[in-house]
Amino acid sequence: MLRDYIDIGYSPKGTDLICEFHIEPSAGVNFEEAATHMAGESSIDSWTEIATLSPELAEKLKPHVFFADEKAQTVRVAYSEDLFELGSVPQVLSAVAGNILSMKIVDNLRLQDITFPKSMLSSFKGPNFGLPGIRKLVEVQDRPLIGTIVKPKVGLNSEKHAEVAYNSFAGGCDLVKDDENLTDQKFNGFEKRAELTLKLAEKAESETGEKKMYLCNVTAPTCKEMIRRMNVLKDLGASYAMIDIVPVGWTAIQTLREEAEDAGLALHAHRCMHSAYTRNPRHGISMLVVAKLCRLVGLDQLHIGTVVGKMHGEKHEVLNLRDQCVLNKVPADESQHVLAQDWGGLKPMFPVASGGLAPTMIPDLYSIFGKDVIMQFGGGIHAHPMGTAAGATACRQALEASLEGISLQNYAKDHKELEVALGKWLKK
Ligand SMILES: O=C(O)[C@H](O)COP(=O)(O)O
Ligand SMILES: [Mg+2]
Repeated sequence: MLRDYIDIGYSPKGTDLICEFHIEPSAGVNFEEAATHMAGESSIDSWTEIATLSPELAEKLKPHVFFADEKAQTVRVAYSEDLFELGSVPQVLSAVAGNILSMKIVDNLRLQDITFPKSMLSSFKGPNFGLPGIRKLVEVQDRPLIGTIVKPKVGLNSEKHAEVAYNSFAGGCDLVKDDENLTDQKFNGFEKRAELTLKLAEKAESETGEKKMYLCNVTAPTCKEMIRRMNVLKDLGASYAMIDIVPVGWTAIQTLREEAEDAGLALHAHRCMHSAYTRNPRHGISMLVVAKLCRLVGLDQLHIGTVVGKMHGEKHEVLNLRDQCVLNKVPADESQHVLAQDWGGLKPMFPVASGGLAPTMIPDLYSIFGKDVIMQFGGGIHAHPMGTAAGATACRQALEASLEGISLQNYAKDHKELEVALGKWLKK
């Protein structure tokens, strides 16, 4: 039998890393046994008594299952910080979200949240720009930012891509990003797209008097190539790079965080593929953990869901993610499986709401998120009956109305683009 890691009532040290798990033992396995195996396998032990684990070593490094609620199928484990390599997300995940997710002894196991101790927090840089730095970059302090995604997702050549971006900027978008699956395809190569689009972003800036940011996707087969692409952006005078964080992986993200600082680029994190492990509420890793790791490593803005759009994500879940992005001290919330986290001054990330949004949803988005959110509209801009620029203008008009507390219907009376958007998207 494994050593006994059940240690109810242990009060975690300030230097412990704490995890909360949802755990469902498989048939015939009792709750404490499953918790013990999970705690052992995520730290120092194996499936059976190992002679090479001395009592002294076990005493020094053993995990403590200090909370176990069988009815709630919830356990909390405190791990000595000595079990972890400082500054390494891959190593933390290999420990507390590695083998244990595959063990037969559980039917389901989900890493709900991690609280990082100050000593580990300080081994990560956190966001370089963060929410305040992005606001300074875009020179917008008092409202949500409006962004779009060039559509169709892929297929346009670089000239057409740049033209759609220009029309989005000219119509009122602050940010224009590539779609997650646009990288360096034959029909729209990375270099040419970046060069043409950044040139037209500059043109839109001079015409509108507003800062216009192009978020070019640097996702690539190797870190070396992603770094090269970031340096291409830097040389072209870009302010941002976009990364598909789940497909590229945590080592790549940590590498790019280093490079981005040298290149002076803000990092936009697209979370496509996260649902492969976050969507099942009974198994995998929560999006809360993913968001915390993104802030720890230092991405500047992160997609967190919309509540009202096409992607799944209940309001309380999305707001928990928002809090994790922006608060310095996150309070514990047992009912939501949220552990307390003091971020120790690590800069906040800019939350991004994107996916299935139309201009008509802006009043709801504003009431849900307030001003500290980037609202992104793909189809909601490029499907506007009067065209892309009008779609972007309709979004700015809907935002102006929301900020002034005027109904969209009233504001539309003397704002044509919004009036047409209401005709197309307001639920009858
Ligand atoms: O990358 C994204 O955020 C989505 O592609 C948004 O596109 P949509 O607004 O058309 O859903
Ligand atoms: Mg997309």
